[in-house]
Order: sequence, then C-alpha cells, then structure tokens
Amino acid sequence: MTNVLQVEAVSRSFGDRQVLKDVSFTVRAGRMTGFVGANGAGKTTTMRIMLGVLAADAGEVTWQGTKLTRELRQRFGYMPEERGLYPKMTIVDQIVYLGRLHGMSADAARRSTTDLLERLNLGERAGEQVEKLSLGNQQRVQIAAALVHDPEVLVLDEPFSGLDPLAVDVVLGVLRERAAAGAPVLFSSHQLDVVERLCDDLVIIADGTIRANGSRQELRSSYALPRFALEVDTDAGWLRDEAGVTLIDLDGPRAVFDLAPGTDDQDILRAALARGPVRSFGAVTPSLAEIFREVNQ
Ligand SMILES: Nc1ncnc2c1ncn2[C@@H]1O[C@H](COP(=O)(O)OP(=O)(O)OP(=O)(O)O)[C@@H](O)[C@H]1O
Repeated sequence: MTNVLQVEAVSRSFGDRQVLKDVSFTVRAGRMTGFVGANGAGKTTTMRIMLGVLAADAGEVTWQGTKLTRELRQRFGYMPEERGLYPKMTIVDQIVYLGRLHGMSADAARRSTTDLLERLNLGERAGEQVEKLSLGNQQRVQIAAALVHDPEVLVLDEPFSGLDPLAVDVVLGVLRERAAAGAPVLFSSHQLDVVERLCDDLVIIADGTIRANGSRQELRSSYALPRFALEVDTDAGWLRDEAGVTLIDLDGPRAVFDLAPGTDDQDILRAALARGPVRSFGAVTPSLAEIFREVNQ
C-alpha cells in the first residue's frame, strides 16, 4: 500500500525526556484521520517531525513510499500550532501571498483565495486586517492559508479548536472535499468525542506511544466488550456481584455494564427478572471516548 503517508518508528527526546517512543502509523489517501491524545501526549511534536520543522532522533516519514524531502513537503498543507498570521495584512493579501510563496501565479493564487474565502464564509471580510477578526475567524483564515496551494497532503494541528459548531461544519466540509479529491487529511485534537464524529480513521496517542490506529469501526469492534443497559424498578446494585459483569455506570434502577467473553447476556436478564420487573434491557455501543478513557484524562 503506497498511497499513504507513513510515520515509521519515530522517536524523539527533549533532554533526557523521551516524548515519542517508536511512533508508527499510517494516514490513508482520501480519508480524514483524527490524531487524538491528551495535552502533552506528543501530537504537535509528531506533526512537526512530519513537516520537517523538527528532526526525529530515529525513524522516518514517507509519502507514497518516498522519504519526505523539502520539495515533497512543498506540496503539503500545514496548519501549525502557533498560528503565524500577519496581523496588519488584509486577509486576501495574506492568503494570496502564501499561495505565491508556494510558487503559484498571481492569477491562480487570487482565484484560489477568493474561492476558499467564499467557502469559509469569509468572502465579505476579505479586505479586513487579520487582527480585527475574532479568534474563530482567524482560525478560518489559517485553514485557508493551509489550503491555498491545493496541497496533496494536509497536516493540521487542532484545526477545530475554538470554532463554534457552525464553523466546525464549514471547515469540515472544506476538508472533506480535499479528502474526497484524494488527499490524506491528518488533524489533531485532544477531544476524542469530537474526532470520533468527524473522521474516518483514528490514531490514538498517549504518553508518546501509539495506542491504536484504524478505522472507527475497526477500533470499536476490536476494543469494545459487549456493553448492555438495564433498567429495573429497584436498585440495580446487585449487578456488581454477578460473575462476568463490569459495572460502567449505576444510577439507582439504571445500570450500564460490560460483559466478559463467555458470559451470556440472557443469564443476566433472567437474574434481573428473578428480582422483579425489567423495564428495558439491550446492547449499547460505547463511544471511542468511553473505550479509551485514559486519552482524555
Ligand atoms: N521544544 C521542547 N522542549 C522540551 N520539551 C518539549 C518541547 N516540545 C514539546 N515538549 C514536551 O513534549 C511533550 C509532548 O508535547 P506536544 O506538544 O507534542 O504534545 P501535544 O500532544 O501536542 O499536546 P497539546 O495538545 O498540549 O499541544 C510535552 O511534555 C512537552 O512539554
């Protein structure tokens, strides 16, 4: 499989502190991939290494099987953690300028800028200075800056943080379009619940180590134990003592619990009925945030 962006066995230390430990994952072309982990997990450091801003101590990053070079990275779109916009420049001048830096003709840069600003609902503000914009709108300008040269690959550090729900949808639409056109789109977030909603694939990092990499469905089915919800008339605390049951949540007569492999859910239902009426009983699908609780701690 060569049509992927591949991070292979990347390690990095700052002083005697190792912040990336043998990090490997793939970002597939045509997919939105969420890169999730708590603050300090190593997302920004990984992305900086992917973009060549920072060197790895070991390992490498390849695109379509080729080790990244400065020329290859010119065809990438990058949204860094530190948002480096020129506060006094107008939005339109700024994006056109960045397009020109990537080798676009003045015409092409202007066309692409106009189109992007329209898509991002910034068309009417194109002549305003960046510093006059709200932070959410500055963030949209930053997205335009990453996309203006029609990049082959997108690597975005927290593109959705600080956006209201409407803006999230607008930005998501623009990024999905790029993915549909064949680009791999990697974006980081410290909110697994948000990412789960927005992406096709996930890479989960905790404490500098990759915990999981795959599609949403794969991760759900490979990590989740069968989970059930039960509602009875009286306190459901007795579930705690049932073999094979791990209580996830108990609220008086309502309980959510996982079942160990080999435990029959119908045995639990019978045990509940033996104690009184059962109002509801059924399987529930845990969210990835619930499966990987530690990511958000
Ligand atoms: N230049 C540096 N010098 C020393 N330590 C660093 C440097 N850059 C990052 N670190 C440390 O490396 C670890 C990983 O940081 P990184 O910024 O990659 O995490 P992150 O997952 O992006 O977190 P956040 O969501 O907070 O941005 C942190 O403990 C951080 O303090």
